[in-house]
Formats: sequence, structure tokens, C-alpha cells
Amino acid sequence: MSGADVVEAVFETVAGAAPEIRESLVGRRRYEAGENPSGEQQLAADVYADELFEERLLALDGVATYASEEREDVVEGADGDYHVALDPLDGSSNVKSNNAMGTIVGVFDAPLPAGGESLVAAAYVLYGPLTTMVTLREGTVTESVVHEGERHVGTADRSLPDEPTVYGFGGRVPAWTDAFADYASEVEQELKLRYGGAMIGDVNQVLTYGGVFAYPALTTHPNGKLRRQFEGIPIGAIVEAAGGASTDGERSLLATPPEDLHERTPVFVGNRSLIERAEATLSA
Ligand SMILES: O=P(O)(O)OC[C@H]1O[C@](O)(COP(=O)(O)O)[C@@H](O)[C@@H]1O
Ligand SMILES: [Mg+2]
Ligand SMILES: [Mg+2]
Repeated sequence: MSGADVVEAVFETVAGAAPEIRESLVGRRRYEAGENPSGEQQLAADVYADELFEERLLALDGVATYASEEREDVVEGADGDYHVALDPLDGSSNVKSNNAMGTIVGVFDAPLPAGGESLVAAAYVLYGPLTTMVTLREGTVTESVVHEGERHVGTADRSLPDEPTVYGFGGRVPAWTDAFADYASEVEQELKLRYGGAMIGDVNQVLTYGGVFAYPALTTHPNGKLRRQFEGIPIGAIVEAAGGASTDGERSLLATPPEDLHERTPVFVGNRSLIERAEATLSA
């Protein structure tokens, strides 16, 4: 199977599972006893989505391994040249309040953990009022509506608007560093606050309206909250390919491979001018 065929099969599988993921939320809003490798409590919905994607993606020709935020180690499948990294349910704490959630996928041509130079394709599904899917392959970002598990292309070459409009910053304000607080107070003079607590919902607003999403380094958590392999790299790649930029505070999220599968990193994505200003303010 060619790389393009494997990527297409992964995208088709993730879109195909979307109705089941949505349906699975009914009755799975409670916490399981377990914790994920990042020390966060898992919902029954996180575990269900992780197991469903593991089974379906490892069954595909060409997919050698599966890794996810919800399990410690990489799972080996059959032989193949491609490795998939999943955040099966992003923003799963939103299931309680019935707000947006997502699924994030990265396809790599090197064993995980792997950095941006090994990323061959990426995608996310947004479970909002509609189910939509944004895919990145060969430098092009495409947005589709997912209906009954099928993708219907809406915008074939998605790019960020030149004029930014919205921002969303994670972490409690008292835990922000002074440098980040300076950046935030500039941004809040210029843009409109939109923060929903699911990275995918918040990033999709930035892709749609222009602006910046950040989950910064905190005084309590110097590497922030989000994971480089499962969240930072695929989302950084999508936003960069859509004409925006990404940074971990110093350089593109694609520039530094994770040393550890579950490593955390500060995440900033959005219009280039806003990301450049973030880097300048944080390094001042
Ligand atoms: O509740 P907080 O601190 O605002 O954190 C929200 C962030 O945490 C996340 O929910 C973490 O992702 P998971 O739900 O996949 O662990 C992001 O989607 C979101 O940006
Ligand atoms: Mg997440
Ligand atoms: Mg998750």
C-alpha cells in the first residue's frame, strides 16, 4: 500500500467511527477508576474511544503501531511503515457539560515518539452541533462535514483569515507567568475571548475566524498541560499548513521531537503575527 493509501484509510476509519464515538458518550460520562499516563482521571468515554480506534486502526494494512494519550506504551500491529498517534477524545471533561470535544490524529513514518519531520498527515474531528473533520495531507488543509461516517468536503483548501478575531488561553490566571500575562493583556485589547476547554473546539475557532489559541507554561506546570506527540505536533502542523504558525514558546511545535511519548509542552497556534509576538514577549 502506498503512503497516500494508508493515510486515506486512516482518515476514512476515523470519520467512519465518528458516529459511534458520539453515540458512545451516552451513558459513559462517569469516571473510570483509572488514570491515564499523564495522571488524569479517565472517563469511560476516553477508554471506549481509545479501544475502538486501537482495534480499527491497527487492522489497516500499512499501520505498524498505535499510540494514544490513554495508554502508557505503543501497541504493535502487523508490519507496516506508518505509526498513528491519537488523542481519542480531546476535551473529554466537556462531556459532563455537553460542550465540544474532538479526536486528534497524527500519521508518522517513523516509530513513536516522533517529531514533526516524520509527520506525513494529520487530522482532527470536531464533535460540535455538526461533526466536522479537518485533514492535512500533502500541505493542504481540507474541512469536511461528516455525515453517517462519510466525509463531504466543504472547504478544499482551508486557510486562516488574515485579520485575527478570537483568542482562547488555558490555565488559571494566577498560574500564568508574568511574561505570558503581559502577552495576554495585549491580546485581550485586540481580540475577542472564546474559550471552550477543548483544544479542538478552540483551535477550530482560530482556523475559522483567525486569532490565537494557547495553553502556556504555568508557574505550577512549567511544560503546560498539552502533550507534544498527541496534541501539539498534529495541531501545529495543521495550523502551519493553513498559513498560520505554531510555537512552544521558542520555536515551531514541529521543530522538536518528543523524547517521551507523553511529554507535555506549552502550545501556541494561530496567525503568524500573534505567534511571533508571543515568542518575542516570552523571550524578553
Ligand atoms: O480545563 P483546562 O485547564 O482549561 O484545560 C483544557 C485543555 O485540556 C484539554 O482538555 C486536554 O485534552 P484531553 O481532554 O484530551 O486530556 C484540552 O483539550 C484543553 O485545551
Ligand atoms: Mg486532548
Ligand atoms: Mg484526550
